[in-house]
Amino acid sequence: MRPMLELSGVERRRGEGERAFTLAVEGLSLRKGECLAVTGPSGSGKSTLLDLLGLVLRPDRADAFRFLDQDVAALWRSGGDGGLAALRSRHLGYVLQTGGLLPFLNLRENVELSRRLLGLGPDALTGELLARLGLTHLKAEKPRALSVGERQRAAIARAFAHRPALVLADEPTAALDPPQALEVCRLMLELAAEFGIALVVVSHDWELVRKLALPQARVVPDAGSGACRSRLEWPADA
Ligand SMILES: Nc1ncnc2c1ncn2[C@@H]1O[C@H](COP(=O)(O)OP(=O)(O)OP(=O)(O)O)[C@@H](O)[C@H]1O
Repeated sequence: MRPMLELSGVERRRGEGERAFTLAVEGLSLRKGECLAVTGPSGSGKSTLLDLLGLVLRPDRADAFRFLDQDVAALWRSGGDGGLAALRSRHLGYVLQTGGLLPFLNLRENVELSRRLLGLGPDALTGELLARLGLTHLKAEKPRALSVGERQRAAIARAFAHRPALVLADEPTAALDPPQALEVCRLMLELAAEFGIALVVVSHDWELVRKLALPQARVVPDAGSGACRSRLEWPADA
């Protein structure tokens, strides 16, 4: 099976002058339903990597960047933001650190939001996600009436509800205690496997990644270049 996401020779610089920072991704590929944890020290470039994968940050260089048979590098070069926006909204889902639910929508409306924005009709998956994530009894509640863990589970349901090809999760369990973090991550992995959705999870929490036995890549400062350049590394023991 051909990878649905494939990057090689991708670089992106952030900032100027002495503070300039560059992330280099020599190679990264993900197949349908595959999961990857990305770890690395603070400031090493993990969010920069997610922004590149989320098609919101234009690479400065990309020998190849393909997502779902679309040539993302060419779309960026041609300024084809329409194509990129369509890929983003239809085929990507996001789980943010703090849930990011809209306070004026109830939980079910929040979960259905991406589907509604895409003009997609109701899908039995919404109810199933709510049930699997233990949220059915809370579906009429506004986010302020939910615990942090419940909000985070709702954010996961929202990211999966429109059946994207790839979910990007940036420290999705940072606000949770360790047992909750483990449970929420396990649920996310189960859903990804069941629905064939690929998942990239950025986490500071090496212990969590180890417990979940997730394939792992690390963003590490490049030894030869001080702290101003990082690269994505594939540890042999991961
Ligand atoms: N918009 C920006 N403009 C300039 N420099 C930036 C910008 N965003 C990030 N950087 C710099 O890029 C580097 C990588 O930042 P990034 O946020 O990707 O790291 P991170 O690994 O996600 O960090 P953390 O774990 O602390 O969230 C840092 O040196 C940061 O200061």
